[in-house]
Amino acid sequence: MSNCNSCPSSDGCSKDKQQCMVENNPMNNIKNVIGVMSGKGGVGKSSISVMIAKQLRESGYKVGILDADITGPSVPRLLGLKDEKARTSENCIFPVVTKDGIKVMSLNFLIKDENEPVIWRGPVVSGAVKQFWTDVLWEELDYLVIDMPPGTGDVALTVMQSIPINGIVMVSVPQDLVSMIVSKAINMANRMNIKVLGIVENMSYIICPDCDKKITLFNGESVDEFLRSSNLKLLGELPMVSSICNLSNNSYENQREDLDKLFSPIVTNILNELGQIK
Ligand SMILES: Nc1ncnc2c1ncn2[C@@H]1O[C@H](COP(=O)(O)OP(=O)(O)OP(=O)(O)O)[C@@H](O)[C@H]1O
Repeated sequence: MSNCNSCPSSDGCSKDKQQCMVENNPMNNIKNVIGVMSGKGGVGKSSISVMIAKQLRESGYKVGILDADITGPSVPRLLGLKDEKARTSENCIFPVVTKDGIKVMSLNFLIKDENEPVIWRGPVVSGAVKQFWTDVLWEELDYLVIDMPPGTGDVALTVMQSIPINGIVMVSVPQDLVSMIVSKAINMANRMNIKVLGIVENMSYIICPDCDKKITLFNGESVDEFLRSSNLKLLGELPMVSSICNLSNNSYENQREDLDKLFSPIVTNILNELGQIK
């Protein structure tokens, strides 16, 4: 159970030691945990988790991705690992490693057929997420990126209670920013004493292929107002583009330059908010 010495959030943590439900694995040394969360599904959380991990890896960090979206895991496909299986031993589960050295754990690596639905009740799903933290041999990582389940349900709560997250990146589409969907997720993180590093506004605009004009589809004023009133930073805005849409077709290498341009400022902002760029 809780061991402050090996907890990446121990610096500045205000949790009561006795009530802290974080479990740690002494075999792992994970320095920073970044949760990627959204108020609802389908807004680009997994794509953005994968791109944050890729950018961090390109900067030379040791990186892992924990796919906590147990019932709808899309990380393996996005990383071109859909046919991979994880090895296990008596004491631990070995993550699958990408060609560029990112350690990945997803339920799809442990089931026979990725097309079979995971028909599990909440506590079993939550148990699987906890195991991905305690039983997977991550060893030493600078950053573990967690692709959280969408919304504010049972499993999101388990992730927040049992994994020492340093900060959360909130992903949203512009319309949701002015509804209560994102506020609910932000309030949940606040109640759990986890810092929201900021918001990535995905599918924020499109670029005209003829004149390169940026076309926003949603009235931006209300988004600005939301950010002001919730005192949150905009980590970046992402357009609706084919380079992100085609990530799962193994097209990362061909579109690397475009993707780097979009995601590198976002990752710099995340590191800034984590206090890791002075
Ligand atoms: N900026 C973008 N431009 C174009 N397509 C995008 C963009 N962001 C995400 N998509 C596409 O939208 C779909 C949903 O993205 P993704 O799986 O990353 O979302 P998610 O929030 O993780 O969904 P879920 O909650 O179902 O896991 C995918 O087909 C993805 O390729």
